[in-house]
Order: sequence, then structure tokens, then C-alpha cells
Amino acid sequence: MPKKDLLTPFQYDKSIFAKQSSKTQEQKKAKPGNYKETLKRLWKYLAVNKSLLIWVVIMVVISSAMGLLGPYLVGYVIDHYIVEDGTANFLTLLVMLGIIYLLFSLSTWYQNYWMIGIAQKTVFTLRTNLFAHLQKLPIPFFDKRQHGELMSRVTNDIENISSTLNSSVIQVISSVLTLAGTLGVMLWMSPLLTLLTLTIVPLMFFGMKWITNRTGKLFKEQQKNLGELNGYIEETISGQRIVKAFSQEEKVINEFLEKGDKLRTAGFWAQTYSGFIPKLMNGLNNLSFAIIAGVGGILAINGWVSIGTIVIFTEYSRQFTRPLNDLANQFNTLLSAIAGAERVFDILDEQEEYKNEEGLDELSSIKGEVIFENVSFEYEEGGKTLKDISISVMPGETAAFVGPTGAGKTTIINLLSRFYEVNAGKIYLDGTDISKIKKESMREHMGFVLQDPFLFQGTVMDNIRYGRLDGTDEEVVEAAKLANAHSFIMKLPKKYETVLNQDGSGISQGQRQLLSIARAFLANPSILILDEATSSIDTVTELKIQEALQKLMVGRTSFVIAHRLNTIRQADKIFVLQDGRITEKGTHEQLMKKKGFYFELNQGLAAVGEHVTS
Ligand SMILES: Nc1ncnc2c1ncn2[C@@H]1O[C@H](COP(=O)(O)OP(=O)(O)OP(=O)(O)O)[C@@H](O)[C@H]1O
Repeated sequence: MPKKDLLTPFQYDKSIFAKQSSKTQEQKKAKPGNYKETLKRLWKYLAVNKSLLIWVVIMVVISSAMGLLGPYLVGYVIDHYIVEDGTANFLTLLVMLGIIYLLFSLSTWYQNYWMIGIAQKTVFTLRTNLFAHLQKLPIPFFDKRQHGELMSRVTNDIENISSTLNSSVIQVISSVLTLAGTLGVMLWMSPLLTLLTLTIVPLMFFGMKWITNRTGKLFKEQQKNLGELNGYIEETISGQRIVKAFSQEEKVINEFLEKGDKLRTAGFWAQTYSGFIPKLMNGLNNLSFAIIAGVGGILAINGWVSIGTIVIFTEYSRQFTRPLNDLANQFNTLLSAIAGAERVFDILDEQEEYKNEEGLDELSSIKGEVIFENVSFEYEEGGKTLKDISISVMPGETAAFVGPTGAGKTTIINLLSRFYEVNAGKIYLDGTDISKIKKESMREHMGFVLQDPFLFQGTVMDNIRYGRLDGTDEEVVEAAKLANAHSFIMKLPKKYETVLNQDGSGISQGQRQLLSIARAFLANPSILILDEATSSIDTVTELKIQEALQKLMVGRTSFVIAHRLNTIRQADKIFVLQDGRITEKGTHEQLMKKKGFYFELNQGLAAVGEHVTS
């Protein structure tokens, strides 16, 4: 008996992940509709529990054998005791019948218990691999996809596989065994009656083929529509503020209805067609029953077969069509799970961001000199977002980027952080081409303070510690003090232990920015990337933010997408970007003297308020 306890808590096993993911990378990609390949890959996950699977098969063999023996013994009792008034030990036979049904029940129970364990473990590994793999995918992957749709793959598609594994594997093995066993015994008992039973098989085959041809496509459609619907739900929940602010509730509901209707239609047809299967099987089952009862009756009257044989055959004819019926039903579930598995493997096949980095440089420390040399970049072919950018920023300098919306300021940051790769030209960090440096090692020296600081569900302490996970409580408090965040944190209900929501509700926009600055202080990066928030914040908090940022920038190379005159004036170098090109560069004084775009921007917007850029 297997000793492994299936109920012990699971742990994320990196070694399984490494093994599985490297294998999947090597394998031929499972193309949509490539069922064989997808099943093979799914089997690799299942096969980790091979020994337990063998036990499941043993139990299925026992239960199938007992299922066959039961009716045979009943027929035997009829022929030898009821019809012939026989002499054998009637009680012994009854005890045997009892044992058969007990064994049947026990083996059925164990096969389910173990199979559910295997299924849960398999799905756990698959889900963990998928999630871990998602963490390693590059930013462009996420930029191109709807987040809710991705979530649907981690949740719904995996769940689909789970429920199929829970029941289908046993069903399929048991059905095949029962089918083969029943056929063998039937042939042995009466080839003629067996032939009669088999007359329905071609009808079943063609009926099934007709139905599954339609359901396969429909199930895939259903999964796709469900993914899209989930994507829409996720989007509208995160965008509720905008939905309400623009009174778009009705529009959102209508769009939801439209998507829901697509899902409903696909679901309706998939279920309707697959619902035909049991009906068809039932009809054919009854037909076979009638044929055996009718023809068998005539044969029995003429003394060619015994009454017991007819009884056994009517039961076996049911046992013969039932596994066919089950197989047909499982086929549908299997198709739906394969559709889910294909979507999961699609993601597992995506190239990890840090793959192929062997042999690249690792940086233990950096000075922070950054040079862009004739860099050009396009997000999509023909889109030329940045054109021939050349800039140099010395260690400790602050470079500010200004320009109209869509000019390419964020893209410069995206390239420096290597969220995207340059199409032409080079970026050097301390004289080394950054494409020759391991991305992770480079990012460890970079700190980000972004416009919309993302907070995670967790305490203030944990949210600041996100900057450096091994930071002590004292270091976190110190960072918060440097970021001018300490005083407001101390006024929160549980101070540093106050739990924040994912969307940061409960604290103000400005306070969120202060927390984000504290994070950067804790991370203590050599290169600081700062995307100034454009939202207006009360004057006191604004001053706190400005002061904290000025402190943070000291001694670090800072790249600032600047929106405030104050930040720009103090920058060592200002780069004016227009339509993907640097059109002006210099200090504030130099650019003002030049009386170009920067001068106009300053004149016009300074009169309106603080913000310089759009
Ligand atoms: N992920 C993306 N895929 C395709 N195009 C993109 C992507 N991100 C930005 N772009 C396009 O690239 C151009 C430059 O965008 P970028 O975000 O760098 O501008 P920006 O100067 O930072 O603008 P803003 O001040 O409004 O933030 C824009 O035309 C934008 O539409």
C-alpha cells in the first residue's frame, strides 16, 4: 500500500518547477488542437506520482473484475438453484457474493481517494509552475494582454483540469477494463448473444463522432469567452472610480451583457450537444436490452441458452454500454480540460525574461554613469517611438526629461530598466553595454518611485520593506523618517502595523507617494528612476514629497520624468523630448537663454501653475 500521505501540506517545490519548466521549453509547443501533444505534457505532470497511479490502476482492476463477477454469480445462482433446484452450497455462494460486493466497494473507495490526491497534487504543481512562470515573464508580455484573461488561465483553466483529473482518469481506465472484460466473458458465454449486443456499436460510434466534432470547438470557444469575460470583470472592478466618475455604469453593464451573451451561447451549444450523448447512449442501451431480451427469449424457449445466461447477458449488455457511455461523457470533459491545458501550456511556453543570461556580467556595485548612444526604439514595427537618442549622465547627476505627452519619456526609462530592449544603438552603464549585464543584477541597483505607487495588501511595515526584503524594522522606520512618512504613519490606527488595502484606500495619494519614497530609501539604489506624480496634492504633503525626493536624489544618478518646475530647475541636465527625439538639452539657465520649446513651455505653464509638462 502506498505510504505517502496525500494530505500533508504542499510546498512550492522549486526543483519540480525547474524540472518541469525546462522540459516544457524543450518540448514541441502544443499548438491549438494538438491534443496528443497536450495530453503528453499533462501526463508528464501526472507521472510524477507513478507508483500511486499504479495502485489506482490495481484498484480499478479489482473493482472492474468484481463488477463482472457479480452478475455472473447471480446468473449461476438462478440456473443452479432456482431453475434446476441444485445441490451446491447455496450459503457459500451468497457469502462469495457478499465478498465480491465488499471488495468492489473498498476498491472503488480507494481508487477515488488516491486519484483525488494525485489530481490535487498535479494541479497544485501545474498552478504553481504557471504562477512562478508568470513572475518571470517580461513586461511586454503583460503589456500586450488583458490581466483578467491571464487570471482566468491560472484559476478557471486550472480548475477545469483539476475536476477532469479527479474523475476522468479513473473513469477512462475503469471503462476500458470493464469493456474489455465484459466483452471477453460475453464471447466466452455466448458468441451469438455477444454479436447481438455488438450491433449497436457502429451506431454509437457514428453518433458520438457527430456530436464530439461539434463539442470540441464549442468547449474551446466557451473557455476563451470565459477568459474574456473575466478580463472585463477585472478591468471594470479596478476602474470603478472612472466608471462612476463618468457615469458609465450602463455602458459597462451593456458590454458585460454582450460578452456574457457570447459565453452563454457557446455554453448553451456545448452543453446541448454534449447533453445528447447520454440520451443517445441510453436509447442504444435500451435497444440492445430489447434485442437480447427478445432474441435471447426465443433462444431460451428453444433450449439453446439457459435463463441464467439471458439474465447475465442483459446485465452485461448494460455493463457493456455503460463504459461506452462513460467514455463518451469523459471525452467531453477531457476536451474541455485539454482546451484549458492548452491555454496553460501556451503561457508556460513563453520565454522567461532571465533565460539565456548565462555568462553575462553581474554587478556587485555601480558608480552610476549612464550613456545612451544613438538609441532608437519602436514598440511595434514601423512605430519609431524613439529616434537616435544620445545622452550621457554622470554618477550622482540628475537628468530631467520634459516634453509633451507621448514624446517618449517613459520609454527612455523602460529601456534603461530593460523592460524593453533597444532596436538600435547602445546603452552603457559604467562603460558596460547593458545588454551584457544580467537584468536582475542591474535592477538590484535601481530604485523606482513611480506616479502610481502600488501598495500590496499588507502592513505599512511590509509595504516599505518591499524595497529591500531583508531590511530590519529599525531600517524601515529610518527610511520612513527620511521619506517624511514617519509622522503620518504614527497617526495611523496601528502605526506601522496598520494593514493597507491593495488599492491603498485608507491613506491619501500623497501619503502613498511618501511610502513609495520610503521604499526607495530602504532599497538605497545607485540609480533612481522617478516618475513625478502629476496629481495635485495638498501643499503641505507636496512640500514633504519634494523635500524627501531632493534628499533621495543626493548621491544617486537620477532619471526624472519631471512635471514640476522645482525639480527641473535643480536638475544637472534637462532633456527636451518631442516626437521621440531630443530637441534641446542643457541646464535650466542654458535652455531659458535659448528661448526654444523649453522656454515657451516654461513661460506658458509657469503662468498657469507649477506643472511644466502635460
Ligand atoms: N506598451 C506600448 N505598446 C505600444 N506603444 C506604446 C506602449 N507604451 C507607449 N507606447 C507609445 O509610445 C509613445 C511614447 O510613449 P511614452 O509613454 O514613452 O510617452 P511619454 O512621453 O512618457 O508620455 P506621458 O507624458 O503621457 O506619460 C506613445 O505614442 C505611446 O502611445
